[in-house]
Amino acid sequence: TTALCNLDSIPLFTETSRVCYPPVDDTSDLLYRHETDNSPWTESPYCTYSRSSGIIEKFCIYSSSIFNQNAGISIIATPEAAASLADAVRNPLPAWRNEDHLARRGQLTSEQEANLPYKTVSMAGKGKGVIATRHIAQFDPIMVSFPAMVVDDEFFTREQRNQPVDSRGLFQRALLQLEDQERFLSLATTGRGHGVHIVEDIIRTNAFGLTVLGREMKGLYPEIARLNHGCDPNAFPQYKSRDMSMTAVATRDIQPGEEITISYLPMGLPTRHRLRSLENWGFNCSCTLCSSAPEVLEVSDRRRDRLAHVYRAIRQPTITYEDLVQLTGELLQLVHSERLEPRFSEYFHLAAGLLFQFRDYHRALELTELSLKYSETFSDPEGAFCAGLRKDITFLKELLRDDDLDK
Ligand SMILES: C[S@@+](CC[C@H](N)C(=O)[O-])C[C@H]1O[C@@H](n2cnc3c(N)ncnc32)[C@H](O)[C@@H]1O
Repeated sequence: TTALCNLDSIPLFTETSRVCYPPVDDTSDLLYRHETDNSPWTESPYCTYSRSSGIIEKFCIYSSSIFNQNAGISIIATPEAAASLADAVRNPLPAWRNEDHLARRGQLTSEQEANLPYKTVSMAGKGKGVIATRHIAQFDPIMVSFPAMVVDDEFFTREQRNQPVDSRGLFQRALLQLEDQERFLSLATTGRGHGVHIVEDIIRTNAFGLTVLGREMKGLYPEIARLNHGCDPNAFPQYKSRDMSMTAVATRDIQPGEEITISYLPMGLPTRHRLRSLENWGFNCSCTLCSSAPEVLEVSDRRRDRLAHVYRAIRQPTITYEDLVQLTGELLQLVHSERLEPRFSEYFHLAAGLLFQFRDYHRALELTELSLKYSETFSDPEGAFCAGLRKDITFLKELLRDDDLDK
């Protein structure tokens, strides 16, 4: 019994190799399960109910102790969301560079260890951090990490929650069911006061937001979590739904000894917004950009404000073709000067769609191809967005060919 795939991403050529799992919970009849055990979970799901916006929903803890070379994983999610992650839990792709936690356990040869392009070190005023040990080229993957925990946002402390669920109990159980607890517990905390469970503190300080079956979740990737924040970062985290991996990809060339950083905030915010948003992590921003000379900051802020303006302007329904071409050129330049391709390349596709409406298929194709280049490097290459871009490219190429034949 293979269930219909119910995944966020659109599997392309790889579709046939995917097995999809039906949702299981604490009451599932074994007969209806995919297999006669809880596979890929190594513990029986432990379930609870939560009332959110008047709807009562079931959430369970799903754990696999063998995931990621026995580092383990615990997931707190609805049975449907967990089922959509099950294939990734069963078959993570070869962790060709996921060697950091193995190094810590003495499972790497010294040659393998010497081959890592980075090392984790103590850094003044920042706790730990990661520095490059050799030259890393732009667009190269730096490190790959698999999650130790994935938790539905429903379980985090919120003000004004009428009926709090027993998040603490669930967090505790999720932790205890984790094979390598030290990998999790050694991470940075922010100390959020009484009542906040250590698991919640660690997740809030270190995790990434993920969307699984339309639900907002947090994914904790212990190796990537050692990367400190930079406002002009040299790396970007790329999530792949196929195996739930997070890869830090170099956004530019990185020199040996340079710290590897990612942005904790959406890239492209001007200084005033950055400083406010960073308060959540409880540190003063001392990154290269924030500590630049006022003139440098001003130029960067002006470009970022202008980028927001251009983005709004190209979406005005009354825009003329000439203005659209001019503003699209400016958009590309601004994104490039501020090195914001990882986040803003999807806007290239937006501009492409508008140019398409003016029947400028050549420019539309150019921009869609550019958008795909960056999206494949920095977002999920098997995700719905990249799949849509590829379809658009094929379509535009056919249109242009037909146009040529007509001439
Ligand atoms: C995801 S962790 C990064 C790794 C962390 N430094 C560690 O020792 O594990 C986030 C925490 O690191 C520290 N941090 C990250 N970026 C920083 C920065 N640019 N300056 C100072 N502290 C920073 C803050 O304490 C923050 O709460």
